[in-house]
Amino acid sequence: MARRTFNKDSAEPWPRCGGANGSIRFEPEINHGANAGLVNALQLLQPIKDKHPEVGWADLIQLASAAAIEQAGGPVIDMKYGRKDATTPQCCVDEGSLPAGNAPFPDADTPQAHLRNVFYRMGFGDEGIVALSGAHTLGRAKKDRSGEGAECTKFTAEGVCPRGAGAPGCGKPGGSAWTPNWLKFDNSYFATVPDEGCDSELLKLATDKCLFVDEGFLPLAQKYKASQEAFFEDYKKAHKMLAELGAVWEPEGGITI
Ligand code: HEM
Repeated sequence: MARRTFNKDSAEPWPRCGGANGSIRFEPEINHGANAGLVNALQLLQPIKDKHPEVGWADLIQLASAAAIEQAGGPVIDMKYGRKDATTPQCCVDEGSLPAGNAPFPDADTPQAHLRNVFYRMGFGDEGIVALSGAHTLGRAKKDRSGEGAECTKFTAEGVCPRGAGAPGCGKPGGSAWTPNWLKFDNSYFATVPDEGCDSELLKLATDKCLFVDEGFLPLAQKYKASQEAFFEDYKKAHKMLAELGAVWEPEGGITI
């Protein structure tokens, strides 16, 4: 039977249940299409892991995610640590249960049905789906990874988008961003996605656009567009939940720092 990412209704024991167990560091999972480019993130984390071998991979990956959001001006997420690490490639899930951004979707005719299939399975509702989608306020899509977007845009050219704390440059240039200021975590994604007049070099996947079409998603997307505070509140909850799916804690209950 195929091993899928976390399923709230599955009785599979850890680590077969999937979730935040660090198995992404192993092949074949790191080479899955939906993980294209994430090897670069692992390479950035490796020296930290080498320096602090007592910190597990699952914790380190989740810590990096929450720290990056905070550094980029986003909310402080109520994290806890002590996740047990998957230890072998046999713990990897099979390819195919992460979301696709554009048709054809493997399991549905519409992007909204696809999003619900993927995220309801993990235990999220519409609120979690729309809030988590807002993470696309950060970052870019790259042609050589997902195949989405353009080689380079005016927002992602060399030196255009300043890093946090005023440091110059955008790291490696290229790709298409969802928002003009794509190193800042704010609610601008919810303004650009529904704006038909926004710059044509900004990216909108079918799964982004459907948030402003589907009648269950629309009120939430409008709420987050109107209030960054409301977005941050719901984002914090959804991110924490995503970061803890399937985790086994050592010590039991985890460690708060
Ligand atoms: C809702 C379903 C989702 C779809 C269809 C989706 C799709 C994508 C795609 C196609 C890319 C471009 C990857 C590349 O070319 O490098 C991407 C990037 C990204 N995604 Fe998602 N994603 C989804 C959910 C999420 C969630 C839940 C988060 C975090 C909470 C997230 C955070 C990001 C970030 C930060 C990037 C930028 C990566 C970079 O700059 O290298 N996405 N996503």
